[in-house]
Amino acid sequence: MNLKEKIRVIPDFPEKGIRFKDITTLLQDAGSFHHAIDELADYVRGRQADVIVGPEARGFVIAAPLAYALGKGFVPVRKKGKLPAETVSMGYELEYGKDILEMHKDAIRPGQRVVIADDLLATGGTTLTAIKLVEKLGGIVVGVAFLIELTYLNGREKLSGYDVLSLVQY
Ligand SMILES: O=P(O)(O)OC[C@H]1O[C@H](OP(=O)(O)OP(=O)(O)O)[C@H](O)[C@@H]1O
Ligand SMILES: Nc1ncnc2[nH]cnc12
Repeated sequence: MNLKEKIRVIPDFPEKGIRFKDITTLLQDAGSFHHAIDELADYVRGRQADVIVGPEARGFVIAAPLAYALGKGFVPVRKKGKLPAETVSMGYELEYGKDILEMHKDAIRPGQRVVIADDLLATGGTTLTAIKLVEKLGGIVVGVAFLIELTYLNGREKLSGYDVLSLVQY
């Protein structure tokens, strides 16, 4: 199945010069969505993860069904001010703009094996921040899984030392 042909590329969104990879066209196609989650699930099984962590918002669309398919728990990473209980937080930069990410302090138990899943790897800023938050809580990041990787932004270099999988590359 060709997942790439289901992803729509929108030029100059959200700002000039960015070629935005729109996954809504893939998600609305039941077979492609199912196939993508199944492929990612095969990878995560091999990493023997206890829990799947996903960053807001598009990461939820990948990480939550992945966790469900594997019978594992799902833990959200959210932008500042959205999580109600006590959090750990960290600032980061991405392809366009910057923000602060947070996780609940009690979301990960020390020693738990964690896979971080997201729709897209660009600069790697989001994922590296999520990794640092998980590690702050004592989790062990055993893998990171993406639907899409923008290889021209070298995010994989930022994640050196971690096991990285992507299903579609640009
Ligand atoms: O590798 P990076 O340079 O960090 O970029 C990748 C991140 O950017 C996008 O999320 P975004 O922050 O745009 O938020 P959204 O999912 O809420 O649209 C995407 O879903 C990744 O999480
Ligand atoms: N080019 C891009 N397309 C879609 N999501 C992104 N997040 C960061 N860069 C992106």
